[in-house]
Amino acid sequence: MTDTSEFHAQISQLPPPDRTAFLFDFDGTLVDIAPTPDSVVVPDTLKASLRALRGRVGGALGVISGRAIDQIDHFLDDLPYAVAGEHGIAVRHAPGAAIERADLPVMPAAWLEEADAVAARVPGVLVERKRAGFVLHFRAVPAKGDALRAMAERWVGSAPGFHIQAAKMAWEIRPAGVDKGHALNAVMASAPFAGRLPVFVGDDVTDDDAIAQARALGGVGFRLPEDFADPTAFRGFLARLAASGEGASWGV
Ligand SMILES: O=P(O)(O)OC[C@H]1O[C@H](O[C@H]2O[C@H](CO)[C@@H](O)[C@H](O)[C@H]2O)[C@H](O)[C@@H](O)[C@@H]1O
Repeated sequence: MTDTSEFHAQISQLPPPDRTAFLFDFDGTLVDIAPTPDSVVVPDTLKASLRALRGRVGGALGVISGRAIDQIDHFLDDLPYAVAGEHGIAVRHAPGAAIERADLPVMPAAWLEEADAVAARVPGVLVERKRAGFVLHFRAVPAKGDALRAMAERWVGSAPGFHIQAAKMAWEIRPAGVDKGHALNAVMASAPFAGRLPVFVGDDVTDDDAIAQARALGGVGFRLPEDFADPTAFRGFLARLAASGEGASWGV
């Protein structure tokens, strides 16, 4: 939990509730990093905070994640109004709406086949599939990180239009051209986000594009661990914010 002066310094940077749109990264921001993608835990207290905050900002609360949208649905159900997945390649503007996908090059199938073969051979290497690409996870075998990176560099060096997204103990191979800054812009263009100021919070290199874009639009970008020590601290902030002030004020 942030102390009172830090909390007030943070909320004093926020636009008033009727002008705020919240957009949050998922892994490492809303939830703690876990040994595998499937094993993250979403505390009930976080769900309660997100529900309350979504009400305070007229529904304008979304998630911008590297994960596929169905993964965010699995963990958060319909709590976020809008969800952008795969680092902005897929965007769903409202619960139940169609998913818009960026028109990007299709990845050579041979790359995924080679990745699967490596994962079958090397215990601890995990391949996470997404529609436009895949992630090579090595959290369970950190010593394999360099070799996996070299393999991924060989792939992307052989075909233009793809790049390696550095992640936490993982390399993601995906089409280039869309990032979380594009995702933030896309979400902010529709109701109930349009006309509000984005407050984006993230923790990783992929989030820096959205932080920069939130600031470029006149909003706020916070980053972990610089602004919140870890997801526990950030969840504490959200819980306190949800309970703070009323109507047109956050309580400052
Ligand atoms: O943009 P995010 O919502 O932060 O998603 C980024 C990636 O997060 C996931 O991987 C990371 O978190 C896992 C669970 O804590 C962890 O096991 C893994 O080592 C991390 O790299 C997710 O699996 C990826 O698809 C996301 O791109």
